[in-house]
Amino acid sequence: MYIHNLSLQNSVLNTFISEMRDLGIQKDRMRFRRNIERIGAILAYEISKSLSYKTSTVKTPLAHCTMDLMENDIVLCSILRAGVPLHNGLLNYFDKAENAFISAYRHHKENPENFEIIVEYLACPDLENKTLILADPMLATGQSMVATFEALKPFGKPKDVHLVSVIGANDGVDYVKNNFCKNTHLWIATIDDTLNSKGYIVPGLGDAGDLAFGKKLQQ
Ligand SMILES: O=P(O)(O)OC[C@H]1O[C@H](OP(=O)(O)OP(=O)(O)O)[C@H](O)[C@@H]1O
Ligand SMILES: O=c1cc[nH]c(=O)[nH]1
Ligand SMILES: [Mg+2]
Repeated sequence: MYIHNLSLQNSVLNTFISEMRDLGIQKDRMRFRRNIERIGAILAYEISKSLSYKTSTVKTPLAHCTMDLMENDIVLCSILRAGVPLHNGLLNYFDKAENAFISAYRHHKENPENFEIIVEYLACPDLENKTLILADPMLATGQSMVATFEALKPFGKPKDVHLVSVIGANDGVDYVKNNFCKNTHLWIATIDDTLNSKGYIVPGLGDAGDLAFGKKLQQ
């Protein structure tokens, strides 16, 4: 797997991540969502440098101009709920992408340490020979990404796969590395060291879905 950890280079991206982590600032849900969107746009720009391009001619009012333009074969798939603002940020740059949505949530069994990933809702176009971008802001254990990819298999074999996340944990990065093809790309804003016993990223930022949209009742 090709891992692109963008926080290794100093940029304004780190300001957005620090605001998302900050206990005071993250109470502002609109700013939290907006920061995920802004990071989505930055990651889209970075991904765009690795995609395929074809030469095309544009007619200006004065002459013709030949430019290399990105091929439009992208399917953008996001994991609900927290994936929604990340999806919007990516879609700001990949504006012609087809779109897929999937629900994957942690169902806690008898205790908070014990959960399974439930996939319920899935809407997806044909993936055969397309560029699949799979987005979720949190890559904790990596189980949601892997369960999602498994659920997408009946929709066709993409020609390449790009995973997109905001904060990952080393364990989750290792898990996706072991469960996706070697030529998969992971584009991630930053990677933290550990997970706690409940599967939360430490230092992380807390529950991204709740911070973006409000607390939900446990099922
Ligand atoms: O890497 P994993 O261990 O699978 O954890 C990451 C998942 O956890 C969060 O979703 P959550 O279940 O909290 O759902 P939500 O977005 O509805 O809050 C997050 O948005 C990821 O989907
Ligand atoms: O730290 C984590 C782990 C999973 N999901 C989150 O929203 N946060
Ligand atoms: Mg959540």
